[in-house]
Amino acid sequence: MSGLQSKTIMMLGSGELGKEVVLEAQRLGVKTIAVDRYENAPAMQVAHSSHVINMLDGPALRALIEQEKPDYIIPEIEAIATETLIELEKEGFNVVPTAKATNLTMDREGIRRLASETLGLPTAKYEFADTLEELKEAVQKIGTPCVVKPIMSSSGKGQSVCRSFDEVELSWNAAMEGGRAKKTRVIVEEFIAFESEITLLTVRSVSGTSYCAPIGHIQQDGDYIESWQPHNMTEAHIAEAEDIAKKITDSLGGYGLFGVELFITSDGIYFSEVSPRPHDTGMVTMVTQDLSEFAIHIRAILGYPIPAIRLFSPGASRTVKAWEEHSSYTVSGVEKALETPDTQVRVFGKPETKAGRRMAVVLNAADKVEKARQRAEEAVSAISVEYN
Ligand SMILES: Nc1ncnc2c1ncn2[C@@H]1O[C@H](COP(=O)(O)OP(=O)(O)OP(=O)(O)O)[C@@H](O)[C@H]1O
Ligand SMILES: NCC(=O)N[C@@H]1O[C@H](COP(=O)([O-])[O-])[C@@H](O)[C@H]1O
Ligand SMILES: [Mg+2]
Repeated sequence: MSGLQSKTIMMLGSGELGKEVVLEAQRLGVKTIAVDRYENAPAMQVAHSSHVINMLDGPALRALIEQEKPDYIIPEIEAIATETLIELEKEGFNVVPTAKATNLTMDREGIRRLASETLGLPTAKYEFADTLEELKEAVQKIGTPCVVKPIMSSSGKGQSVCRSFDEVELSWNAAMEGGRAKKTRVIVEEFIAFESEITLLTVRSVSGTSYCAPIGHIQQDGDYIESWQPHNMTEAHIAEAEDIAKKITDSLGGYGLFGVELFITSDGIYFSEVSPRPHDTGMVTMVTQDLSEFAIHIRAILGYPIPAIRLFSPGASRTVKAWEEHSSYTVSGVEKALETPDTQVRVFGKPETKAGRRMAVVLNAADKVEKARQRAEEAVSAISVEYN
């Protein structure tokens, strides 16, 4: 392709986050290949080429990577045959940020044991269980309320709060139905009654480690519905958060942007989890920063300098979700939403709706976070998903 550099990236996962990574890569002249488990995924609609494969199928993943020989393999979701990525990295392929990072964060056990047992970071108490009987024992140990999650899932799928011993079976069933890969193992976590929760976007690049201003967010059923930046924090809490983020990202290694999820409580900051890739709550950076989290990720991966990250304006994001399963739908009300000043909308273009699936995001920038949150709420209320 003319005008392009010789570099090629392959996105493993092509959702809304990957779509923005692809666009940022193309701005720097990089050739892009989008891969996912279904056709017409958001990033496929903007990439130079695309493939549909089961990314949990190691041999299929290897065959595709050997065929395309990308310079950078960029996992965008967790559910990938990461053992195959480890082998491919040994053979000389570049996995972003590292194959180890994608392997450890693929299931909650790997990253939780690394954070708590190896690095000594503060986390909620936890246990693992493979059967309903084991789950009952684990809930006895942790106490209620507690949070039960499939070890492999994201965006809150299969997650539930178990409020009493009577609810253990309900939580088990929810985890079995919601897990992404066909594994039955679950994690049980002590319920942390946090004051607030944040994502600290942390960048490892040729320029060293740097941090974006903290992003506050609200989750419903384990999935984010609202985020804002900057989140109001004391200097001491920011230092504590950056210290945790430095330790976990140094341990995972490589170049790229990470989303470090932290709970802020009256007795300090707890590590929750980390995405070795852009974070959904970080979509707000598309209106708040000079470089969005997606632009930063690509720059870091390519080995380009990131001498500074500027927060241009406070801002907020609100998600638009579907509540029914349909193959034909429209996101309506965009025109009305844009009447709210300083609003932007991103419609992802997912080919089908599902209950709880995120279809679009509304962004607002304002001189104060509170105003941005209020205006994002006003704008998002104009938007709805309509089924045709
Ligand atoms: N131990 C806990 N105590 C209290 N709340 C929790 C706990 N674990 C998770 N949550 C709540 O559920 C949300 C989702 O949990 P978590 O981040 O572990 O799930 P996830 O499915 O990996 O989400 P994502 O992929 O969107 O980051 C958290 O952001 C938090 O609001
Ligand atoms: N919390 C992780 C996250 O937000 N990931 C984003 O959601 C997509 C999957 O969406 P889908 O389930 O609607 O296909 C992923 O591809 C990624 O962009
Ligand atoms: Mg999370």
